[in-house]
Amino acid sequence: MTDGLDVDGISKRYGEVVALRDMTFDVRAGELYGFVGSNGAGKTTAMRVILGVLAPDAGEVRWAGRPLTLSTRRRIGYLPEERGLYPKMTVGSQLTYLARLHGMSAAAAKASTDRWLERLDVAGRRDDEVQKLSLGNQQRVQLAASLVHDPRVLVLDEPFSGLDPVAVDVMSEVLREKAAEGIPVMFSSHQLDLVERLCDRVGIVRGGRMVAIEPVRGSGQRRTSVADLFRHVVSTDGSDA
Ligand SMILES: Nc1ncnc2c1ncn2[C@@H]1O[C@H](COP(=O)(O)OP(=O)(O)OP(=O)(O)O)[C@@H](O)[C@H]1O
Repeated sequence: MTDGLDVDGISKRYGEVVALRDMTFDVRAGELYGFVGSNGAGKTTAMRVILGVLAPDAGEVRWAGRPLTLSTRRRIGYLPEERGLYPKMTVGSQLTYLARLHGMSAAAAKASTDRWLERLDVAGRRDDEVQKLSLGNQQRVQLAASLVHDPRVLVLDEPFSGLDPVAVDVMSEVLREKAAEGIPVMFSSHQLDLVERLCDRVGIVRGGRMVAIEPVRGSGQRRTSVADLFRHVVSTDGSDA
């Protein structure tokens, strides 16, 4: 059993740059949430705050109603924008290592590594150094790395970038399955057609603020596409442009 993620009034500055301004949204248990916005809108900063790799100047992130701690943060599966794999480590040992780091037993880490390598169709590269893989296959391994420890929350920064169409389909299926397990799943993307197809709700970020939160699929409440909504929201004049 798992629960939702609450991002409550987070603000963050980098010196003079205000990256997040009182941003509030929630990702419900079992929900697929699209996190979209122009370049520099604040998406990566918000995801880093959720992960705890950046401390907010104000605000709080809660999971299942409680502030995140070091130990609950280990339950998050995070795909960082800067893709943090060790280039000289082999694919298999890297994933097993990461799973162990998140508290899995040796046997469970090995089994989970096998499962995700198969699922993401990179099992044949298990004994290769990560740096020898194509960028798209490195991305598949990076996705496996965010999933290998059986996370209860998924926070993925542009998980679809660099994937070929087959990998996009596999990844879409994996995210749907994870949401169906009751996990809150949020991902950023500039591919609005994918957000439209996959997500239950979309949050649009502009100038560090959450400026629109709308249902996407099957709600019967929206007549406009995510792309039209995005264009409308980002082109609307605001004091923080
Ligand atoms: N380490 C940093 N030092 C200073 N400013 C930063 C730093 N990281 C981000 N910023 C600034 O904070 C703002 C938000 O950046 P962020 O990377 O969160 O945006 P984003 O929505 O993820 O963009 P993109 O879609 O291009 O990945 C931008 O103005 C950016 O220049």
